[in-house]
Amino acid sequence: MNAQRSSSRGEDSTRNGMDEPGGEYFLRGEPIGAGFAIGPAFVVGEDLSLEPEARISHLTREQEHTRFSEAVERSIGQLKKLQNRIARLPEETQVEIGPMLEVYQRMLGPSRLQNGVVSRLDSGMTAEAAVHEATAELADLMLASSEERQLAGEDAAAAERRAGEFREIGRRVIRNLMREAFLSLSNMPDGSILVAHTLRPADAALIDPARVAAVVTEDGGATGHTAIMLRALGVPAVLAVEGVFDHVTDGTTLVVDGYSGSITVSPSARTTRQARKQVAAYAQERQELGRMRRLSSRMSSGEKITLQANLELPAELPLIAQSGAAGIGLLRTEFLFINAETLPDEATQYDIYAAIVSTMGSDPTTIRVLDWGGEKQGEALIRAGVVGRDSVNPALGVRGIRLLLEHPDLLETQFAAILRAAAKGPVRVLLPMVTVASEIVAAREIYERVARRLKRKGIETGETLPPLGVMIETPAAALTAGHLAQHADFLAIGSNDLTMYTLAADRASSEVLDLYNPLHPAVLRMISEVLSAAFLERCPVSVCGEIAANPRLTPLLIGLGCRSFSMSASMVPRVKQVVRHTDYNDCRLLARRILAETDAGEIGRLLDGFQSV
Ligand SMILES: C=C(OP(=O)(O)O)C(=O)O
Repeated sequence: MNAQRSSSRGEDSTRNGMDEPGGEYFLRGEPIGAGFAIGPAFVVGEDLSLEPEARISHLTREQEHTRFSEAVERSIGQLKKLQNRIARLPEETQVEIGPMLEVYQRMLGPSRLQNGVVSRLDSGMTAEAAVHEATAELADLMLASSEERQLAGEDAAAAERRAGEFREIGRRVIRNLMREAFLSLSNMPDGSILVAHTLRPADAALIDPARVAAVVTEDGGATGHTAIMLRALGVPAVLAVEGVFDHVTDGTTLVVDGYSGSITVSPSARTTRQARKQVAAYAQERQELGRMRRLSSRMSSGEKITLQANLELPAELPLIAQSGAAGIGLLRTEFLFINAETLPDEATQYDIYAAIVSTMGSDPTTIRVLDWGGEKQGEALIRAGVVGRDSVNPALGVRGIRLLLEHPDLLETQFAAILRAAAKGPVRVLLPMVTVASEIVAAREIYERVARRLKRKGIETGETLPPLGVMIETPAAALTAGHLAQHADFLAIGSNDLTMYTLAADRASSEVLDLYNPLHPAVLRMISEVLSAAFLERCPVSVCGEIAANPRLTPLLIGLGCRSFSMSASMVPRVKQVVRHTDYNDCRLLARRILAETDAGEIGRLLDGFQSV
């Protein structure tokens, strides 16, 4: 049923090389995590260089300004056309690509990018050079600030993506300035595998998945926008394939495995037969995912599982609405503070929360109050004197609820904004980094005081006080979850931090990446404790860390007692698919076996061996 395989780049020792004399040839690259395909290669030549030839313009400044404005207009027109095209594609594709196209259009409006270009044009530069420099500068800034803040994992990937967005929009405008055509696939035979040095996101968005069987590129990476687009389109792809042009010419038959990153060049008859079966399984899987949104998230044995979405940026909102998620299980409010010059006031926060809550309609929005500290750093709080610049060990210092209780004015402002937004629809409030019940008691006191104040002033809030819950993300909280549940209205397991604190392995450090493993028996026992304690206390509980988004772990978490998950919106259909094909008793048995294991490797093997019905 599930076409996904566990092998990934690096696990396979047969890197690019010949299998048997005269036989097929293997290449490897970065898999985008989806799809199988077989077909003839369609090789496109060298990528056009978009480096501007001239820096100093021989035109007047006004003429360069006009050229730039026209290129921007053309770019916006193209992006709008793409949006219309995408509106005809399956919903899960729109969900991935739509917000990205909106981001590009916003960048072309009044923005730092536009200011950067305009000031360069004023200094006498050509429009091409001005766009090239301004976008490169913003992309570099993005990466430098990610490095400076020592971002890792998803945060670093987000910074890289954002840098890629700047470069991509720059290339589009430059292409329009130079009047260079975008990649043309009009003479590509249906069912071919596109082999290119590079594929820009703009080109990727033009790919018709009904015609292009797969994509192989020499450049690129699995977290870039091109990869996101191809994944959303359901086009199997392997990127960053070294030496692809040494072995592949037009018409060479290729088997592309977008899960493992392997490419078989000139496959044998046996490999071809196997590949055809995998291609058929993948096509069936895609069809099912497309239908998922409208289907219920009930297990094959009848149990209802709640699947909600995490939200980090308001721009993701359309994605949530289209993913079939039953509300927002975790709204991280750090985005309001991270790049802000000053602390956001109540009105600013209210506007954003109210807009989100209204969009979610009758589905609940779970708003987590500011979880500052650890790897989440930024200038606004430093400038406001809330946090210092240096802390010896920030992950163990004054962060999360500790910081908010030290600065109750911050908490009061945020509570007031949230309570007012609760007039627009169902809301829940989450406290981060709780380790002792007294923190919940203190926060609740402030919460109720703010609610009373708003009421006294006749300010509209929800009819009832929204539930106040706590994140379970430290071993202290996990092991005393039953006690915390007596003070909280619900619990949310933050497995990202819980893994970090349980294993004493920084989630933001690549040096201890091997140790940071949520499948470590200690982490799983913590999670199991929390789920059991919540059950005994009849306290609602969900899992909202990254493990909730991993379909491989869904049966285990259900078996441990989890009935509510919150994850990146794009993963909701895939997790739902697993839920629908899984039997509750099988999950219980799996969880029991796994809890008896002491080795994370063996736990991984048990998960891989789990059979959906
Ligand atoms: C959801 C979590 O919180 P954060 O925002 O720190 O990832 C977690 O720790 O699992």
